[in-house]
Amino acid sequence: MKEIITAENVKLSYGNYEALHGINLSFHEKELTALIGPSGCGKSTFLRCLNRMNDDIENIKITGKIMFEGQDIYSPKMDLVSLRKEVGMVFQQPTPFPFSVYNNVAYGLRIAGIKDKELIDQRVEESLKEAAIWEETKDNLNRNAQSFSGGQQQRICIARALAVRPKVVLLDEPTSALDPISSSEIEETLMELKKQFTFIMVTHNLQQAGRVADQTAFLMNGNLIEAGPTEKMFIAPEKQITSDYLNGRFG
Ligand SMILES: Nc1ncnc2c1ncn2[C@@H]1O[C@H](COP(=O)(O)OP(=O)(O)OP(=O)(O)O)[C@@H](O)[C@H]1O
Repeated sequence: MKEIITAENVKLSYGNYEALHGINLSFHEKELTALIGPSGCGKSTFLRCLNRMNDDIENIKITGKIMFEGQDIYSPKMDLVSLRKEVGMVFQQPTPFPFSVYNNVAYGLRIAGIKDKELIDQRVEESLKEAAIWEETKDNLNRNAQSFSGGQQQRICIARALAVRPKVVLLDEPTSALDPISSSEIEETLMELKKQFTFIMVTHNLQQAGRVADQTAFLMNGNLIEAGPTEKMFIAPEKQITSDYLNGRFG
């Protein structure tokens, strides 16, 4: 399986506090990787390094290398707009903009300079279909996206992320604010979408990681403890501490 993103010895400090102590981890194309671990272990910090979402935080220091398709994303030559087009992101709280469903999904396309109305129409429809929210929105494309239910809003956000045809989508606990039915709908959608896109997802929900992730990476106290095929890790983890975490011996 081809590696699409590789992190090499990634360390990150917030001021004097080192939150990541040297992470080495690769992500494979068209797989879903789950990042798991106790609260505060650095999952979101690490996820946000992968498309430089941490850049604007004051007093942050990042060392090591993150290669995306062979390019060092922290190189001064890297164009952030194009990086974030290729490596998109969906957050924990559904965050549609306060305008119509159509304009939400078209947003990134317009930023990318696409003006062709027909192409935008087509991409909006395709993306809403891929995110399994077309049926519920097709007659309401002008309705304010924020007036939909939480689960629907999250799927609109997924459609918005997919519209620019990213290669990788980062998901930061995308279902933790949703009810169980909406969560399982999003899981099903991700299972379908990973045939086309690469996903990296932070989740607190170990069952969810077990259901949807091809690869799972377990972090603790800013270190990567182990990573590998999900099934193997859940059945026969290499380290005792991973087994203790997966068995709920600590949280
Ligand atoms: N902007 C920030 N400034 C200073 N410290 C931060 C900042 N963001 C996170 N941290 C600290 O870095 C560590 C890792 O936080 P992070 O949010 O990455 O963990 P996490 O594993 O995603 O946690 P959770 O599962 O609770 O969301 C924590 O100790 C946190 O307090």
